[in-house]
Amino acid sequence: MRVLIVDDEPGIRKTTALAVEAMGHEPIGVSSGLKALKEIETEAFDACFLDLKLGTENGLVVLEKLLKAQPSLPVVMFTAYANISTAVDAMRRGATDFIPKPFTPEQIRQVLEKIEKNRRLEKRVEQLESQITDEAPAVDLTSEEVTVQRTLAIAFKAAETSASILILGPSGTGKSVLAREIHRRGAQKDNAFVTVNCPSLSKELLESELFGHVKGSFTGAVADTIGKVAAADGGTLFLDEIGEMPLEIQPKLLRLLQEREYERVGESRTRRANVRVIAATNRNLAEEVKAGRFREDLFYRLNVITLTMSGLRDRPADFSRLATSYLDFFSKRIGKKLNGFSPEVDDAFSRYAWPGNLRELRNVIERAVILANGDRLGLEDMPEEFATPEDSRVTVGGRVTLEELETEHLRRVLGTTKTLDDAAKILGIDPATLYRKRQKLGMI
Ligand SMILES: Nc1ncnc2c1ncn2[C@@H]1O[C@H](COP(=O)(O)OP(=O)(O)OP(=O)(O)O)[C@@H](O)[C@H]1O
Repeated sequence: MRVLIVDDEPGIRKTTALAVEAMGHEPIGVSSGLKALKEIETEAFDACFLDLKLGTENGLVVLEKLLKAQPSLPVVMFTAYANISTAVDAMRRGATDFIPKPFTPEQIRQVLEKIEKNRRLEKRVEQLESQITDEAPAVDLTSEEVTVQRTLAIAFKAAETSASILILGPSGTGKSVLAREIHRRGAQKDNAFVTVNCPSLSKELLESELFGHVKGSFTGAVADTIGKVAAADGGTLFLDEIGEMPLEIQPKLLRLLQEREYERVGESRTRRANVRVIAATNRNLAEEVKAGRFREDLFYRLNVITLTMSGLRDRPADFSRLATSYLDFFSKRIGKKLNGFSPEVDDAFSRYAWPGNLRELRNVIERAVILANGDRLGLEDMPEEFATPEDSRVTVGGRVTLEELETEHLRRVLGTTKTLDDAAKILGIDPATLYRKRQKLGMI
């Protein structure tokens, strides 16, 4: 690591440089803030030791300038004992650590080791993140559908605030994807995004997963844990499937939202955390409230901004773009040259209900790309539910009821039009009638 040492006392520069060198790093010592800035402008450093009092210069001002030049630079402040409160102030302004003077080479070694360890972890996270982006299709947060456009616009606007957000919608419609994007666009984006999957744990374990516990508070609690609320402090806590959160835990979550306070399981000390909460569910929460399974006060607290994700069938105008983008992604990853879908697949896709929404579309296409032998995806590459035998198809003049015929016609028209308005025009009815028909025929 290249380590910058900024101190006006030659003795301190020398001892620090020796300790840095002994660890196999490269020290560069300078006596003033101005010289430090010159150095950093020419080449980046991996760590910096900076004296809080540099002759007439104020170390805090130098700190600010150094961090402006290289925001990721870990800066350790040297400080006299009497100046500890200023050192704390320095940490608030972005310093990584401080060492009180006089110090030993061992202290320099420990602090550098910590910085090195962090660097390794950051690199690893970067590496994993780039692997994840390589392995998942690109997230597409655009839409040709007015309803979806409206939802996304509200989501992006709300992202800039710290308001709680509730995301509703059927499974696989992209609620978690949207929650992550809201975090990414918010002021807390540099802090953690922490997911808690409410139904995956028992009541006791969920409480400890959220708020942490102290050793011995229940069987199996072998060590203290801080909990996900603390892990998300300053960032976003994403509560997936909140509709399944046990009633007993709900008041504790409400208190966290209202007072920002909570206690670890088995401890009476009150702790504070500042988290932005995004919750998602595929249940009808208002119904859950009516049924007494969800607290009304918590519902209203979470319900400040509600976003409803549309099912894939309600996004006919986006279907082809999404399908093609999945096809491109998986054919590249699997290494096959495939161009498009056969007309039979287009037809089967437009008739299918897609209960698993975007997740199902993605999985169906991934599987088909793996199985494909030809130069495009055919019905033979699709799961059974897409292979409708010829004679059971709903065709004009076939042995089908008027209702079946009407449903089929609506499906096909919706599958080939960009918006519901376009579909209504072709069908010769107004959009409200189209909506009611779809509802009556169980299409939404
Ligand atoms: N905007 C998008 N662009 C591309 N793919 C998407 C998008 N949204 C969702 N997907 C795909 O759908 C999958 C499911 O999304 P996600 O997990 O966010 O859905 P969900 O609504 O949270 O589901 P569940 O209710 O089952 O938890 C994702 O892994 C991704 O492959």
